[in-house]
Amino acid sequence: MEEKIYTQGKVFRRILQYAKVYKLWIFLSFFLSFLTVVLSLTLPILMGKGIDHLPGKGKADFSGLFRILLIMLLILVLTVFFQWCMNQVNTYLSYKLVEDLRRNCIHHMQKLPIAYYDKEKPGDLLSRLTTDIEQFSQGILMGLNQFLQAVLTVIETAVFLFILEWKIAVILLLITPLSYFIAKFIAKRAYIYFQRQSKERGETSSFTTEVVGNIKLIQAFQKEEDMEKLYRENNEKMSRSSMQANFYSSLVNPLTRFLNALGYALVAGIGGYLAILGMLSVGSLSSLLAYATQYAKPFNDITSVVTELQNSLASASRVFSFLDEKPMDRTKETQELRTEISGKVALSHVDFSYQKEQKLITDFNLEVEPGQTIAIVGPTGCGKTTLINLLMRFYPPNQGEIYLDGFPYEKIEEASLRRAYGMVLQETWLKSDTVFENIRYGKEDASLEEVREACKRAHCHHFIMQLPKGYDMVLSEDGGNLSQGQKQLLCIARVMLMDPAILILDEATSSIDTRTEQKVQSAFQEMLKGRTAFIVAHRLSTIQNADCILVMKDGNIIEKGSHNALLQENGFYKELYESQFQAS
Ligand SMILES: Nc1ncnc2c1ncn2[C@@H]1O[C@H](COP(=O)(O)OP(=O)(O)OP(=O)(O)O)[C@@H](O)[C@H]1O
Repeated sequence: MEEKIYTQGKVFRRILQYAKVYKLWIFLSFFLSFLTVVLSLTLPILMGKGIDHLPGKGKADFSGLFRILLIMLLILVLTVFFQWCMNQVNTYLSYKLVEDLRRNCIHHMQKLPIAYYDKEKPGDLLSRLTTDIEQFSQGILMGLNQFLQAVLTVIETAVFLFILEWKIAVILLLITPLSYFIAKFIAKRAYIYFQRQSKERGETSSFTTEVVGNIKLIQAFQKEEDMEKLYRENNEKMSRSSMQANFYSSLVNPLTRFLNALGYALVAGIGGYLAILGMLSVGSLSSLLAYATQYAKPFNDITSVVTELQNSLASASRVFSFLDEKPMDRTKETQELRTEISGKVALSHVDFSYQKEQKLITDFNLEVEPGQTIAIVGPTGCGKTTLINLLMRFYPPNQGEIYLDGFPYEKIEEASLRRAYGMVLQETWLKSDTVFENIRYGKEDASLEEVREACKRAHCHHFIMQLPKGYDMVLSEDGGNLSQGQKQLLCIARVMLMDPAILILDEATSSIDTRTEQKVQSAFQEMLKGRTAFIVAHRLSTIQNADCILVMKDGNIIEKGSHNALLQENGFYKELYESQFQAS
């Protein structure tokens, strides 16, 4: 995917947009943070006052000192309590923000055209939707818990310092811009590397997903070493970016620490000199020194969380880049198909290609009457699956129109359209759930009885009953614990239960043994009655009863008619048929 590059400012503004709905919670977080800081900042003043109650031997005012200690204890307890409340609020806020972001991502996934997934690497997408969002979540929590409090501490300490001794406050404040500019300069550089690191993490994840998915292929072709070498290269690239990012960001902390130590030394030197001159009490000097530490500490905190924050902004930028992918155009007004669908399908002057420069289907015309069985045959790569993709509206045609019961596809609500079709493909779709739930995927309110009935008609009831938990057996992802033939039978049962107006069968019976195939074929014949069906088949023996056979070549229909009529035509179909006949 073309990675959009966002600046930190832009990412931050996007996060604020998400946060808008939680205004009250943010205000509460600010308020609690403010309160915690103010309370903890009164402690140095009280400490100074306490010291001034002990001016020298025999002059101590113990009752005054005790009162101050009690107040300090109370303030300490309150500070801890408010801090706990603030942490709770911040955790809630960060969870809510991430929850919203995840929901938006999943929703957006459904709106993207299938063409987007053709060019996108699944592992990279996975990394955006899991690791990047997680990284973002950690950043938000740190930002609210530490960053915000650190900034408020700096501001409030500066105010307290001014009230206490403005001349010293000015000295300390003069150092602040220096710390700020150094941190900003370095952070900007580090952000570029953090972005690179997130991108490379996505690539590594994508590579890992591919390896896991193709482990048998890798072993069969003894590509283990090549794969490990590639993985090492990917990994090294990612480590390099991480190290570069951390090299820059880790410079910030020592530099600001140095500047803050300088500030502290100046306050101690000048404050000590003023105390010797009698212009400052010892208590005030100790308060000032405590504030100088207090003032410097948040800078160290800020710079140590900056790494995490930048990493989090870089991750958020990848998530936003995904969310900015253009969704399918759904602005056209569509309507639900309320009446029963008869199954009349027509394609009129349809042009389609996956890539602009590579023409595939051109000026395709077809009219299918309700209940007709249309077989689609042709050499590999001629566009049979593409035609099915167009019928299912997985891709919109570049030109021309497809009609269902006389309504142009563009005007039909997507869910209505998809409900009209039932598909059984060579590639089976099963989710990690029970057999029962997998079968009633297309009809969620179906009872166990209905499911069993469909399975009996699809000839899979018998083998399901032999599974360890029967209909309650949980399938692993994509039915990994079943044979290919069994998986296909389950998919057939699912479509039988759904009872759609139009069937799409793509090499549906290719992985089933001959005996089962005969049974399934008869069940299909039963199901085909009164239903429109498109059958993509390589074995011409299975489609001889079709009402019409479309012979495709290079994206076009070159011959069309019944099996006998096509044989008589003596054309490409006959050639195909004879070559298969001879081969068998
Ligand atoms: N998602 C895609 N992106 C780009 N090109 C594609 C895509 N899917 C298929 N193609 C190309 O479109 C052409 C038609 O492919 P299609 O899958 O429709 O052929 P087919 O007739 O179903 O082949 P087979 O019998 O081998 O399944 C092929 O040249 C293929 O490379």
